[in-house]
Order: sequence, then C-alpha cells, then structure tokens
Amino acid sequence: MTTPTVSPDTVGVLFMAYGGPETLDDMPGYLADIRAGRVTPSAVLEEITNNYRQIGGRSPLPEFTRAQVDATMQALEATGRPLKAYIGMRHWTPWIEDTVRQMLDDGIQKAVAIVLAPHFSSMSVAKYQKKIKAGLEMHHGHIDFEFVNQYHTEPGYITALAQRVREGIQSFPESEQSDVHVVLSAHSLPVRITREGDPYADQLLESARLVAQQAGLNEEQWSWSFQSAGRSPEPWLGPQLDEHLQALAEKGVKKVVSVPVGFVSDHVEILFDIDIAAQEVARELGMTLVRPPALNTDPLFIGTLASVIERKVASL
Ligand SMILES: C=CC1=C(C)c2cc3[nH]c(cc4nc(cc5[nH]c(cc1n2)c(C)c5CCC(=O)O)C(CCC(=O)O)=C4C)c(C)c3C=C
Ligand SMILES: [Fe+2]
Ligand SMILES: [Fe+2]
Repeated sequence: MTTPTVSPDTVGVLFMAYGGPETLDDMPGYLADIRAGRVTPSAVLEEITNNYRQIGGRSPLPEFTRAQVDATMQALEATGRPLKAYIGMRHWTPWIEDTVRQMLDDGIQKAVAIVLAPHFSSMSVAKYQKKIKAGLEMHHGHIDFEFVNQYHTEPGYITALAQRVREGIQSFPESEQSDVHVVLSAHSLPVRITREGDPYADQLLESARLVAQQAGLNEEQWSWSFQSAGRSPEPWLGPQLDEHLQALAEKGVKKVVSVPVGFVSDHVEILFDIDIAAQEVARELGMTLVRPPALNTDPLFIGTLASVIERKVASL
C-alpha cells in the first residue's frame, strides 16, 4: 500500500493517445505492438522506418500530446476542481497500464478518460478503454472511470476544422478559389467493422458534413477519402487518398485542400502519408495540394477537450 499523494476529492484526467517511437531504434518494438505480436516482414519494417526517417527520425506525437494536455489542463483550471493530468499511450511508453498503476499509487479514486481521437471504433477508442480495465486488474485496484467515447460533433472541433478548410482555400489566389476541391479524410479500418455495426465510418461522415457545411462548401466542392490503410491482406475502407486524387484529376480537379479530420495532431499519418506520399501523387497528376496544419493546440480544439472533460467531471 502506497501513501496517497493527492487529496481524496482529486479527479484524475487520463489523456490517451496512439503513442509514437522516440527514435528509429524503437521501430521494431513499436510495430510489434501495433501488429499484436505478428512478425513484421523486414521490407515493411524498412519501409516504415524510412517513412519516419523522412519526417525527422522520430514521432512528434508524444510532444504534441504533452502540449495538448498542458493547454487543456490550463483551460480546466477555471473549473476550480482539483484535477490531476495523466498521459497513457496505446502502443508505446508511457503505457496506459503503467499510468493506471501510477494513478492508483497516487490515490486517485475517480477519473475521466479521453482518447485524443474524436471518433469511436471498436478498433480504436474501445481498445484504449480495455487497456485501462486491464491496468486496474493487473494492479488489483479500483478507480471510478468516466469514459469520453466520442466528441466528433462538438462545435469547437468542427469550427476549428472549418477554419482550416477556409485557410487552405484562401492560400490560393482569389481568382482560383472557386476551383478548389476539399478532401476530408481519416484513417482507414478493415471493411469488416461496418458489417459488425461499428459507428466509426458514420461518425466520420457526420463530422465531415458539419465541417463542409460550416466552411460554406457545396456538394461539388468537397469529398471524402480514407487514408493510411494498414498492410494486411483484408479489404480496408476506401477510397484511399491516392486513388481518390487520381479520380479527382480525371474529373479535371487541379487544386486540392487536404484536411484530415480524424487526427488531432501532426504525426506520421499526416507528415508522411499526406505531406510526402500524397503530395508526390498530386504532383504527378499535375495538381496543387495544400494541407493546412493539424489542430495541435488550436484554442478551439483545446476548449473542446476541456468542455467534454468538464462535463464528465461534473457527472462523477
Ligand atoms: C482508427 C484507427 C486508427 C488510427 C486513428 C490510427 C492512427 C495511427 N496509426 C499510426 C501508425 C501505424 N498504424 C499502423 C497500423 C494500423 N493502424 C490501425 C488503426 C489506426 N491507426 C490498424 C487497424 C492498423 C493495422 C494493425 C494490424 O494489425 O496490422 C502501423 C503499422 C503498419 C501498417 O500496417 O501500416 C503504423 C506504423 C499512427 C502514428 C497513428 C496516429 C495517431
Ligand atoms: Fe495505426
Ligand atoms: Fe496507421
């Protein structure tokens, strides 16, 4: 039994994110965790390591996560409630299970858990939540957790993305702006999830429609695409960004703004998959592709996180 370090009324706020390698040496272990222990073929290891090398040799995700957490906790100070922030990663350190252990050691009795991913899926958010339960079981402890399952229609999140869309369009000369086509995207998942009744794809489209509407786009000015499908033989949700760009080019589109709505910070799926791989496809197709910055610590997005957390804290 350890001595509590927090007052009994302190509410823990557990922020969870995907996790990312801090050096290229972490890659084999990181991929082994993502691939649930399946051996990573050496060609795949080499390819993904090379992708990370091209974005600076490490993932910026841990740093952005810390900045988002600090900013959100600052915004939550106004509530006057005693809160303590924790960070747990799904696929790398600090592991969610270890953070849960730290929360138990600190004497946390009540907590809110939120994933830095706005859309619910059995293959994403639910897996993070299972890790919390595994951590509690592993360390024989109990914490009353309130889970934030999704926040994909929150006004601040939608407005922040609509601003990114407008910013992207306005980066083109005024005379060209009416020709710009906006592609909203998110991480693909295996097609089987929709058969299983997973809400992920519907929630993404709901966010996308709200963003397009708020940015003042008509149906011809935007479209949906998945991106970053995993390397497994089963079919993944599409169209994939590269084939979608090809289809748009065939329709005569020459100017594209790419706004990934499923990611809330810049990391490899954006910095490599869009800024390097999709850019190359666009260049080959004679297109100009603009990708405004991810939400990162955008005050509207941070305000959204603070607001959904505050509502859960109030219900504890
Ligand atoms: C909604 C689901 C997923 C999100 C969001 C997501 C984000 C995300 N992914 C990476 C990096 C990698 N992901 C990889 C594989 C992979 N990712 C998901 C789902 C989401 N990822 C799945 C289902 C899979 C397949 C896992 C499997 O069993 O094979 C990989 C491995 C290589 C590959 O298969 O492409 C990497 C690397 C980041 C950085 C990220 C950011 C939030
Ligand atoms: Fe992934
Ligand atoms: Fe991925």
